[in-house]
Amino acid sequence: MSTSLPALPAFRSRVVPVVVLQDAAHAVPLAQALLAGGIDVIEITLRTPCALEAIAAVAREVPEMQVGAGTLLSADDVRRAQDAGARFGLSPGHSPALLRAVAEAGLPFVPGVMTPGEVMAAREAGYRLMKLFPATVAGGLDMLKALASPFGDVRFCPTGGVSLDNLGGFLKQPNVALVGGSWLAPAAALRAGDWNQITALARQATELSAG
Ligand SMILES: O=C(O)C(=O)C[C@H](O)[C@H](O)COP(=O)(O)O
Repeated sequence: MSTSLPALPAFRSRVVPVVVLQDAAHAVPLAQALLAGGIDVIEITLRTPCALEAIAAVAREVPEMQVGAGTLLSADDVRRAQDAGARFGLSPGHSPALLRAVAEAGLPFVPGVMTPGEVMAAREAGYRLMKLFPATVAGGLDMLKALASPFGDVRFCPTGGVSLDNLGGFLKQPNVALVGGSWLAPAAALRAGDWNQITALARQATELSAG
């Protein structure tokens, strides 16, 4: 198992909104608001009871949005996310059981890492794109630069502590493919149904990542 893992779906955005939804009815307007701001990928975390329903709604009703399931912690999570229609999965970490489940499911996947040993284990399983989590706690840009030397063929999606203030620096780092963050879908905006605010945040991130 090395380069035969299924590829992530194609998307344009280099910024992946990490969202925690309390109401499945928010999923479709949120996905549309992000798309209107130029973001065509979303990570819906399996941290709330409505997450699977939310993933299914986006997969069904907003096909141009590449919907991923986040916070996959167990084999069961992998199966349920895939059944709901997730096109890929992400996790804050990885374990042998999780990697086995993902391989069996044939689900494109981004494992989480925080140490060189974890990078090596994910690399041995064939992965070349990994979520660095929690990115700023792990050392941020300094950690990414340090990891670049021994792991020249690995690209990262730093997540955890990424914001508009440090986004540009992360995206300029050569071994950073994508960044993830929750700032694009604030809980208060979701509660209030303020989709315009979410489009504005998405547009701001899209512009920053282009420049
Ligand atoms: O749940 C997961 O799968 C995770 O990897 C954790 C999230 O990505 C971070 O909690 C987002 O961090 P902030 O952008 O700093 O809020």
